[in-house]
Amino acid sequence: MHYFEYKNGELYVEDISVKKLVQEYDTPLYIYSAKTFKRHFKAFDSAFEGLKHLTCYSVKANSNLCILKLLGQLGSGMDIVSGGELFRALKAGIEPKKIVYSGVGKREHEIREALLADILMFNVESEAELIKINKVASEMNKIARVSLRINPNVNPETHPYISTGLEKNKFGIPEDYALEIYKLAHNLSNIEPVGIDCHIGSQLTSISPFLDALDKILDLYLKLLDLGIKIQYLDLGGGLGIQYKEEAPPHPIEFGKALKKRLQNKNITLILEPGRVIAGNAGILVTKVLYTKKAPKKNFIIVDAAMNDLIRPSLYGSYHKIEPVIQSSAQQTIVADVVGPICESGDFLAQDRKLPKLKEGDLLAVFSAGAYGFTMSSQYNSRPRAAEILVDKDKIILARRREVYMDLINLEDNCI
Ligand SMILES: Cc1ncc(COP(=O)(O)O)c(C=O)c1O
Ligand SMILES: N[C@@H](CCCC[NH3+])C(=O)O
Repeated sequence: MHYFEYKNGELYVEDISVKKLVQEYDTPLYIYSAKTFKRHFKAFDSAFEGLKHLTCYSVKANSNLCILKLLGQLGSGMDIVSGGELFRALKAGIEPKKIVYSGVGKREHEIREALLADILMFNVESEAELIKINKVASEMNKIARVSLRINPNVNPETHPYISTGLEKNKFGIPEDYALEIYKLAHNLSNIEPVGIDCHIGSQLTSISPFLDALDKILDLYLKLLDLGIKIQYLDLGGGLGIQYKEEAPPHPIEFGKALKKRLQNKNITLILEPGRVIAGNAGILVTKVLYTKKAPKKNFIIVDAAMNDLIRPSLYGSYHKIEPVIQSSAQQTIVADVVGPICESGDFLAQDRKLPKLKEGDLLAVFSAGAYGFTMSSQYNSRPRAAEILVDKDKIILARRREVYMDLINLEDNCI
C-alpha cells in the first residue's frame, strides 16, 4: 500500500501533482512519500508488539537524511554497514544505543568511530574481525558489545546476487564454527558477546527460510546458555520482500506472528533490520521521454534516466512497473525497451514492455524505486545525480538538490 495515486488521470504523490514537481525540479527525479514511509514503518514495527524488539531500519536501502530523520522520529533504530552510514545516522539524531553495525569489511577507523559513538553492538562476520575489534576496543579502553553473524546455510530463494546466508556466500561465520568463536569472544578482554545475528538475503517472498534460520540460531542460543554465555539479543536481519510485479510476499503481521510463536517465552530482545519493505514502495523515479526509435528487431523509448540512476534492472534483471504520469485515453500501445542515454547495452529500465504509445516529452513513473534506487546511483558517463524530493501531504521538501556539473569535478581540484 502506498500513496502514489492517479486522480483524474494524473499521478499524484499524496496531495501533490507529479507533473508540477517535474515542472519545478526537472527529471530524472526521485520522489518519496512521507506518509508511505510512516505507514510501512508502523505496519512493520507493530507486527512485533508483545515481543521485546528493536526495529533497526537498514540505512543502505535509502539513506537520505530526511528519511533517516523521519524514521528516527518514529522510534526506529538503524542497521549500518559503514562509517559513512554511522555518520548519517548520527547526523539524523539516531540514538547510538539503537544502532547495530553489520558488514564483512569494517576498517579500523570505522570500528573506532562506532566505539566512540557507543553503538548498541557490532555484528561480527569473522574471527579476524573479532580480534581486530578487540584490539581497537582495548586501545580505547572500551568494551565492544558484539553479536556473531551466523551463516546458517539456508536458501532464501531469491536472486543469487542478494542471497547472503548460503555456505558459498562471503557473509557470516559458518554455523559449525560458531561455538568456537563464541568461546573466543567470551575470553577476549574487551569483547562482550551479547547477541546472535543472521541475515540470509533480500527480497524474500516466503517466511519459511527465516524460520529455518531462526531454528538454527535458537539451537545455538541454547548451547551458549549451557556454556554460561547469556545472549540478550537475537538479530534476524532484514530481507522481507515487496511486490514489484506479481510477487505475493507475506505481510509483516504474518511474519510477526510466526516469530512470536517461536520466541514467546524467551528472555531476549529481537532485532530486525528491514530496508526494502519500508522504503521500496515509498518512492518513484520520474523520467522524461527524449526520443522514440524503431530498430529492425525492437522499439526503443529513450528516456533521461539511466542505469546510473537506477541500476536494479541492469544488475539483477529486476522488474519495475512503469506507467505514464499522465494517463492517455488513446488505446494504441507498443512493446518497447525503455533505455537510458548511457553507453552500455545493459542500460535499460525495462525490456519488451507493453506501454501506451509515447512521444517526446512524456513523463514516465518508475515505481518501487524507494529502496536501492538513489543509494546505488552513480555519476557514470559524467551524469550529475538526480534530485530527491520528499512529499509530506501538501508539503514539498527538497531532500537532495540535483547535482550540477561542478559536483562532477569538485574533488579533482589538483587537475583543474
Ligand atoms: C546485514 C543486512 N541487514 C539488513 C539488510 C536489509 O535487507 P532488506 O532491504 O532486504 O530488508 C541487508 C541487505 O540485504 C543486510 O545486508
Ligand atoms: N541492492 C539489492 C539489495 C541488496 C541488499 C544488501 N544486502 C537490491 O537492489 O535489490
